[in-house]
Amino acid sequence: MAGPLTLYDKIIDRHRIMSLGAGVQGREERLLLYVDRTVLNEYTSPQAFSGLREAGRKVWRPQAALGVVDHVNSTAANRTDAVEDKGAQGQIDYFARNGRDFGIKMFDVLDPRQGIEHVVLPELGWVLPGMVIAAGDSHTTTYGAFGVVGFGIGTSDIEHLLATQTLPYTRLKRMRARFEGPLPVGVTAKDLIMTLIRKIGADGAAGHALEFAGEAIDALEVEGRMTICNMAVECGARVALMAADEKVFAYIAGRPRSPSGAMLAEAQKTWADMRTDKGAVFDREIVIQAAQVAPMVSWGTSPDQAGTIDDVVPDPEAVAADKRAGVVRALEYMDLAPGTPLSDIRIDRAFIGSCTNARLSDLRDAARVLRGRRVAPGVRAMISPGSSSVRREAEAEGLDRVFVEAGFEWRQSGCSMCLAMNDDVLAPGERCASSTNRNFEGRQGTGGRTHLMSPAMVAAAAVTGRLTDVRALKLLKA
Ligand SMILES: CC(C)[C@H](C(=O)O)[C@@H](O)C(=O)O
Ligand code: SF4
Repeated sequence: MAGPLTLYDKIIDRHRIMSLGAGVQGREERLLLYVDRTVLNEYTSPQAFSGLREAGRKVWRPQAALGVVDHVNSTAANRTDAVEDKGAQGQIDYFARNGRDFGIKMFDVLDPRQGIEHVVLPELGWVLPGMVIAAGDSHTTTYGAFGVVGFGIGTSDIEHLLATQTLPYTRLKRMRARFEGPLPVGVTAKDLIMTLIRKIGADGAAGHALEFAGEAIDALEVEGRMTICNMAVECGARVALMAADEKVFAYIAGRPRSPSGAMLAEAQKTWADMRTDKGAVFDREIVIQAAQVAPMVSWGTSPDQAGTIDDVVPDPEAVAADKRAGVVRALEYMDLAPGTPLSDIRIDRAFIGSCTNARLSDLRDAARVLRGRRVAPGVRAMISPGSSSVRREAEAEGLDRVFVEAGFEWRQSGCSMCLAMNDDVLAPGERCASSTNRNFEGRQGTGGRTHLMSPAMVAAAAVTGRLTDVRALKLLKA
């Protein structure tokens, strides 16, 4: 394609094998796409493998796939004693068998590299700028932080991908969100993305590849950028992207699976072009002033039903007519009265975990708030590091002691209470401050009530027993 290009189009063009149908402006809408890598989990891959077995097919490029157990496993503190329920054990066993039969490396729960797939891949150095990574999980968008087109696919597409290393693909529209100006003190990547989601709505980026840019994004470390790309799927984006810069190159260097030596130098030359050209045109642009972003919490059952911590629960009568019924229903489920200050909402549980916010920097943020404090009476707090390696690194710097002394349960790694698919669940009616990305009805357990926020905000809520502005704890610089 001629003329200035968006990062998205550059990557898609480089992975285009052939057209599957012409579209507008000389661009094909449908094409056959080469996929560089995939990650498999025990929950969404079984039918794909069964399909391959039935058709007598092999995996075309087994070395381009990695598998990791994350969704259904227990996070019991002592891993070797963990007893999985029968269903979960069956999924874990079938997963291991598929790895053996099809020649794909799978990390089981006892593997030191185990963790949530979207935490594990980057820390292995397996996510490299300019790649296309498709996988059976919607939060595959996380890899956008590396200048990677990452997207979630369904079971039949996983099967197609494993058999051919390609996917039939529909080119997306392009959207850019710019966060202008520096990030205010006490505001995190989670607050930036929650602000955008509230502004454009849970389907605001539907059909688009969403690129993030601006001073506040450039200033973030790679882990914070992953938080944003991870959660971009909650405003409907199919792909999230950021330019690959020096921070990304430094993050990748020296990791177990990343290129090194001359190969790394050669790769970096290509990676330097993994950014949108000046003058490239987006179908839609949104600008947010970072100075106006404050710590966010969700009050409803959709990620866009959220406000800043100094807001109040909205009055359904005061919201747009097309949103009213949704707000009424959400407030009923969440058992919240209009006009209640969000900072008056009391919690029963606090959870730090998930592929959104359980990396080392997230744990450090939370520990900074918890150091020398105790979880409020009546609150049960737990933390599940994003990967076994994050858990070890945190232990090496004594963060586990900070959490345990504050009254948190220090769990093993997995999706844990991000979704109710293992033994970490809310009881009906329990209210949880959570560092996760989804607050749908029943997401953390039937009848459970989720309030999304950053890990530091979860820590603040845990010690006061109610949703709390972390900036008021005056501990941010400690
Ligand atoms: C289980 C899986 C299909 C799902 C996803 O695709 O995102 C899960 O990881 C989630 O976060 O809801
Ligand atoms: S941690 Fe949560 S969001 Fe991430 S893959 Fe697991 S269930 Fe999905």
